[in-house]
Amino acid sequence: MDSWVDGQPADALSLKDRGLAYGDGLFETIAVKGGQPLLLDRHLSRLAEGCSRLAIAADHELIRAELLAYAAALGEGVLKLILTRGDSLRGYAPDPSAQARRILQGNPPAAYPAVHAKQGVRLFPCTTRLSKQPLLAGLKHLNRLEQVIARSEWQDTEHAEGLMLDQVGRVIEGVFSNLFLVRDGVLVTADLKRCGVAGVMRAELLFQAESLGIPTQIIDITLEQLQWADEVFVCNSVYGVWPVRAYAALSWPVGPLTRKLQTIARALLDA
Ligand SMILES: C=C(O[C@@H]1C=C(C(=O)O)C=C[C@H]1N)C(=O)O
Ligand SMILES: Cc1ncc(COP(=O)(O)O)c(C=O)c1O
Repeated sequence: MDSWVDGQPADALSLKDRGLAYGDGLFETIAVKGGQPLLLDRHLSRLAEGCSRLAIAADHELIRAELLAYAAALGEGVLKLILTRGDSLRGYAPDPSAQARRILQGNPPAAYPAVHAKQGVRLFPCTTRLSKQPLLAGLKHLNRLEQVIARSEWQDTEHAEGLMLDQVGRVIEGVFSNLFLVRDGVLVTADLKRCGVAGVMRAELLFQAESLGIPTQIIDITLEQLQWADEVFVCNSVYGVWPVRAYAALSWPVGPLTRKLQTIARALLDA
């Protein structure tokens, strides 16, 4: 399906675009089923927070309308919305009056082996560390070189995802996923106040767990806490939930809470 730029079919982009020049923008990767973008409100909420924190001017109702129209035309697959601060004037100085440029791309459904969800995955022990930047923490901004470098650390098919730590060795998230562990019935995920992407599926699973009366914690996670976890899984808004079976010399069974939340995620993504 053709890409759209500012609501019109296009196959070219301004060479002055700040997203290209400086990564000055945000993006959302949204599953589409039956012509409907899934978990749309959570995606748009994260995008709006990013625009607010980066002071990018955008018409959010227009973005919603264009997203719905594009998803209806795409029907099935993965929709990517890239929002940039438009053209650059000169250097880094942003133009506070510039209206965001909207780029919509349609991709086929992500073709992940079914075995990842069924049997679980091994995480590659990435040596690339996430840097501390509270001003950007949580946002799905366009500066993804840390993930690009981390993903280049492995080429084998044995590892479906990687695990990224921060500069002091805290467990943060996957390369394209968030991470949860379960210990004594408590669902735990990393505090992302310093780095990491606050995933839409992460937010939804925390909400669903709390709705089920399952205690949750958002805390700093050490490798020792990961080691002694009863269950570990990773998640994102495209594949849902993958149980984690191994990371370096550590290993875990697929646990009951992982399966419960995986079923919930699958239902949300099979809408
Ligand atoms: C990197 C992108 O998006 C991330 C990757 C996935 C995926 O590969 O399943 C899904 C959502 C995002 N975490 C992208 O290029 O869209
Ligand atoms: C670095 C990173 N962390 C986490 C996630 C999971 O985010 P979401 O659940 O919104 O797909 C993604 C996917 O966009 C990501 O790229």
